[in-house]
Amino acid sequence: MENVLDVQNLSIEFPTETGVVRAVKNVSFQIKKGESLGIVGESGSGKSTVAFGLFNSVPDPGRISSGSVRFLDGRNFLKVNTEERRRFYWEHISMVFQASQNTLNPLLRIRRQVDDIAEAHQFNKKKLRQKAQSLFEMMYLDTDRVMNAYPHELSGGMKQRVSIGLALLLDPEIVVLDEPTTALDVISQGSVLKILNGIRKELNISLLFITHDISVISEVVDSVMVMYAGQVIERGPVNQVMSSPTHPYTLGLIRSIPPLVGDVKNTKGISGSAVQLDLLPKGCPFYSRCDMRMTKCSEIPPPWVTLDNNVSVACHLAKNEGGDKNDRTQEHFKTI
Ligand SMILES: Nc1ncnc2c1ncn2[C@@H]1O[C@H](COP(=O)(O)OP(=O)(O)OP(=O)(O)O)[C@@H](O)[C@H]1O
Repeated sequence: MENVLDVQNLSIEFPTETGVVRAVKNVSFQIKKGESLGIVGESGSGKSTVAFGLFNSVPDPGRISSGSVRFLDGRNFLKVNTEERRRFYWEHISMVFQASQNTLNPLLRIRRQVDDIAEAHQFNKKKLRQKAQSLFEMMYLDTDRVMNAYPHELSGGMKQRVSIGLALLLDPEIVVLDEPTTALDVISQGSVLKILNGIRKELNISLLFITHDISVISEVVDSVMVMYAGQVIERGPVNQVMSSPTHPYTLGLIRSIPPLVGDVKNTKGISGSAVQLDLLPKGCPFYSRCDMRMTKCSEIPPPWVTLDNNVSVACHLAKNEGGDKNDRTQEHFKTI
């Protein structure tokens, strides 16, 4: 199956007063038609910066220092001109933001916002309104009410569903969702996840789902990429990564999921806080917080190792794995 998106060695940096911060380092991934990939990591791990990189819209003073972002036709999106990029956006790739409800224009009824998209991309307004209505129906929205509403007349969950509907309006091959459920209550979160699964099946669309919350990821993605300090440290099929994480950081993220019942003391978390990007050790970026670290981890960058279960991991421990680590994960799962 062909790749809808092919990102190679994407690196993004921010010049600061104290030096250059490398927020994203050599990130590569591919997404196939209908496939859904998750990017997970703590705040500051570089997830949103990757998303900005895909759109070649890294906020100032950031810059893409290397890499390529290719879509279906093989063109490097980082090299196309602004007009081409504007057209590409919505028609081939679109984005839903964490607080995308706030990206709706507060002064315009939803139907006018649909018309604006039609106008900007030279689509037939009537047809696009009909399309919006059918998408809003898929989102379990009262379409007449929503089309005639101003954003402030809708709840946060409804606005998020409208934003997802708008992102799908021009049939893009891929939708990037940056923390699409983070600002929502648990019920709305659940319904957005259910909707995302529905549209994946019905529209066979590819999704890139970015979140800090590893507990929601398995519901929507086929495979997952774990980021720490701007680097990918583990990737693989989501079920494998969730049931037997190999990198101690991934294990820590999973063990941070609070239990549904029982004592929250079972939630172990990860010690320390996200590392300063300009103070990374020569070796593994997670060295200072890792409770399984070895001497060589601070000095030697861990090699990528691909395991039997199709998981790849950048960790010196990957060769030394045994039952012990996985047993501890299973133990944690029994408590949540
Ligand atoms: N405008 C900026 N100036 C300097 N550094 C920046 C800027 N924006 C981002 N960074 C750096 O990039 C790193 C990654 O930020 P990014 O927002 O991509 O992380 P994230 O994983 O998406 O976190 P969050 O979920 O909190 O947005 C930050 O830790 C910071 O060091």
